[in-house]
Amino acid sequence: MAQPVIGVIGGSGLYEIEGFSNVEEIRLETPFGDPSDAYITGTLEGVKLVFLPRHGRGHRLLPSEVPYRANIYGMKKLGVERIISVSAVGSMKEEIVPGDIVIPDQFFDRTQGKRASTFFGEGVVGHVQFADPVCGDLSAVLYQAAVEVGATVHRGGTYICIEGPNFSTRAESNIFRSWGVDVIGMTNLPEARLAREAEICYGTVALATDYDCWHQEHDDVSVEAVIAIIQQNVATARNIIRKAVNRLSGVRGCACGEALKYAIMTRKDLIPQETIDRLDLIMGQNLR
Ligand SMILES: CSC[C@H]1O[C@H](OP(=O)(O)O)[C@H](O)[C@@H]1O
Ligand SMILES: Nc1ncnc2[nH]cnc12
Repeated sequence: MAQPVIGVIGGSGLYEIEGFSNVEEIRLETPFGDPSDAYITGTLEGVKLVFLPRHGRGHRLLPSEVPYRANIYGMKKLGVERIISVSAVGSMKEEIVPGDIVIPDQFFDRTQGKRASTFFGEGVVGHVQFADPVCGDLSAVLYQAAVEVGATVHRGGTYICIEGPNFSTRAESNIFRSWGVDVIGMTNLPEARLAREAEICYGTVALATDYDCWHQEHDDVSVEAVIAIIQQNVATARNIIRKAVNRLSGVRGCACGEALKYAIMTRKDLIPQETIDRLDLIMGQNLR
């Protein structure tokens, strides 16, 4: 059986992975447009890895402009079964200190509907389960890897995903806190949705960079502060990936690979051929 491939989507401050061997750059076209950048493939610790910088090299794409569908489609095309997202987030809780790592297990959607976040539509209706939006097995491995590299890491937590690109107002920040969320970011929710539809495991390594703008004893979030914390901690994120990949090379025992089994509602003979052709790679066997 072919060796499973691990995908890494690098967020703000993580535009490349070091220590890869057999490096290749692969530029893909997809039915959903061009991905954020070329995929970098290689091996790390003997495991096949595919890396993609979410905002493109040089950070050119807004959170709302990231071509999420193309990015996930490309990962699927390259054989990826598990995606590790690395992301900068604001902390919404006192005890999550900038520099800490959080492995979120829930998302809350505050985007404004500007992002294409499903592969369904155009003649095929499907509804995947999303009560647990990240892969529990993958997240457990990421948590353990973070512990082992000596990071201060929080297991579980709710990531509220805002549209951006502006950071939140103080009123928003305080209201989000009253809802009990743990961290705030602008990117992970569409990725998690699309990964589920593509039957790919998804887990996040969230690096807390700031206290957003709710904390009276800390400065309000700024890009300058976010970048400074990321630069201090990017090595930790890379070490977590290095530790985790070793344990992710086996066959999956989770249900992520069967997310579409009972998800599709549309009568098969009514699904347009064009739609089947576009989605063949993602869910072909579920459409015929
Ligand atoms: C540079 S601060 C705001 C920016 O950082 C996060 O991006 P990512 O999730 O790709 O690390 C956040 O979601 C915003 O896009
Ligand atoms: N405070 C914040 N709000 C949204 N996205 C972020 N990324 C890092 N810090 C953030």
